Amino acid sequence: MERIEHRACFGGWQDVYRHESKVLGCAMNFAVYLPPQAEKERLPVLYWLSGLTCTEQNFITKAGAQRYAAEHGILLVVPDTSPRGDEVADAEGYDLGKGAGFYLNATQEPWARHYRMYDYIVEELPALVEANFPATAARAISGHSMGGHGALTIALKNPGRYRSVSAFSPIVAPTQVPWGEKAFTAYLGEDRASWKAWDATELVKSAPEKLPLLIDQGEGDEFLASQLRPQLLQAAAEAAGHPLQLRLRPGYDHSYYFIASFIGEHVAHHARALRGA
Ligand SMILES: N[C@@H](CCC(=O)N[C@@H](CSC=O)C(=O)NCC(=O)O)C(=O)O
Repeated sequence: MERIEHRACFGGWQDVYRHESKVLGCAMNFAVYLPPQAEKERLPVLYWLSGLTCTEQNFITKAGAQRYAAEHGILLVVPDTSPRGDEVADAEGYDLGKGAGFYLNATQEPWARHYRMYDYIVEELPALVEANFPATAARAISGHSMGGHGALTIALKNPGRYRSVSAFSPIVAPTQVPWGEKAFTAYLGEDRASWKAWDATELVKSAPEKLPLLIDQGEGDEFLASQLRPQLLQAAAEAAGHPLQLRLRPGYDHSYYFIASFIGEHVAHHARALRGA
């Protein structure tokens, strides 16, 4: 593992590392924010999953989350959104291939070898973080859009592994919207039954742990009606008795201006679960 960026930020350090991922079979970047408290103690970790077209850079340069992580004493870990490199399969368009890993394990060619972002986020990255940084095993997870889908599905599929979960503008029902249908057809194949294991609206129907879901959604979001449709998850959660707080925010769009406006509330939400503070 090699540190490739190191910047002072709110009394701590915003770093970026590069490592060889065994799971993904390629070199990957990930960002770590170390708040000032990390000099003296091990801290809980909030994992952030970004959306389509993003790398580890979007969140750390646009969301302004470091200020709140420093306030609450939480590490931020921000992976890239897909495997990378010349050996890795790609496709035309921003919504499939590199930058669009969808946080699942692909079963179809030419994707299956490298597109294993689920195993990377759930197993390999936390093991690396907890072995090499002042991190405890107390974990929370959040994300935006495709990354919101990732955060919700990963938390729902792994009872006991995360203390809290939240999302901004998530794709809540990828099996029912164009972004998800395109990606799942490519990565998982034509059998729609196999898609359900990667869909939050399906998973919430039988989730063994009722971890509360916190979602912020802008009402001015250009993808709201076509790709996001949070009411599908809301209806399924209500039917299943699964706690969900869906906060509709008038005027906000799909951008990082929206995330920056409310990330402080999400970090505080996770801090309460992680630190009781
Ligand atoms: N029209 C855009 C579409 C890509 C886009 O909006 N990406 C979002 C996430 S969308 C769902 O996962 C994003 O976070 N972009 C990066 C940013 O810094 O805003 C395009 O063609 O790029």
